[in-house]
Amino acid sequence: MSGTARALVVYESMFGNTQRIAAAIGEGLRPAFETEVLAVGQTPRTLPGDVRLLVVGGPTHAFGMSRPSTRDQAAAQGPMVMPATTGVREWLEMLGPRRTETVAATFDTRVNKVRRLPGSAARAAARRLRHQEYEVIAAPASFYVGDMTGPLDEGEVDRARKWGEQLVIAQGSRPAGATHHHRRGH
Ligand SMILES: Cc1cc2nc3c(=O)[nH]c(=O)nc-3n(C[C@H](O)[C@H](O)[C@H](O)COP(=O)(O)O)c2cc1C
Repeated sequence: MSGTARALVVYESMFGNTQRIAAAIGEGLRPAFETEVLAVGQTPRTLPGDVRLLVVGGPTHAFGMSRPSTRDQAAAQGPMVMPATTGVREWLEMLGPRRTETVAATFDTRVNKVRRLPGSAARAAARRLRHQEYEVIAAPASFYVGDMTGPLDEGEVDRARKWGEQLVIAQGSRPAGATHHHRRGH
């Protein structure tokens, strides 16, 4: 049934850690979805209508999604894997209210030493997506790094792939065509 269904993983990453997690989530999705993993700056301006699952993730900066100022602070730390010009916050703003039959899930990376602290970019992104009328089908997921520039904790890449596999199950166990019925005729 989901033979041609598409999934899109959109990620932001300064030092490459979130990029690796995004790639691993993509691997977990690939058996079930035609999957693309794209950096925020490379994403089409509008979401293609046949994207069934949108997965969005970025680094946790100052307890939430990055801002221009926090990305500049990151850039001052060392080489970056993508330009600091845009992030998940700006991308979601550009995306606007849901116009497609797409459900969503969010993830982030955070520092393991402060894992007791509440701030999570994934949680903030999920909240934003719900405001934009997206159904968020899984609890926001955090993956941990040892320090600001990494590395990822042992086992996190594996856990990310498995989280992707779980998203397939979560998406598949929703009532058939559940989102379809709302916005047909569009
Ligand atoms: C300006 C700035 C603020 C940060 N604030 C937080 C924070 O509030 N909580 C946290 O757990 N990690 C924080 N971090 C660490 C980032 O989460 C970490 O750099 C990120 O997970 C690395 O992913 P990346 O390589 O994809 O950029 C911060 C990093 C930067 C650069």
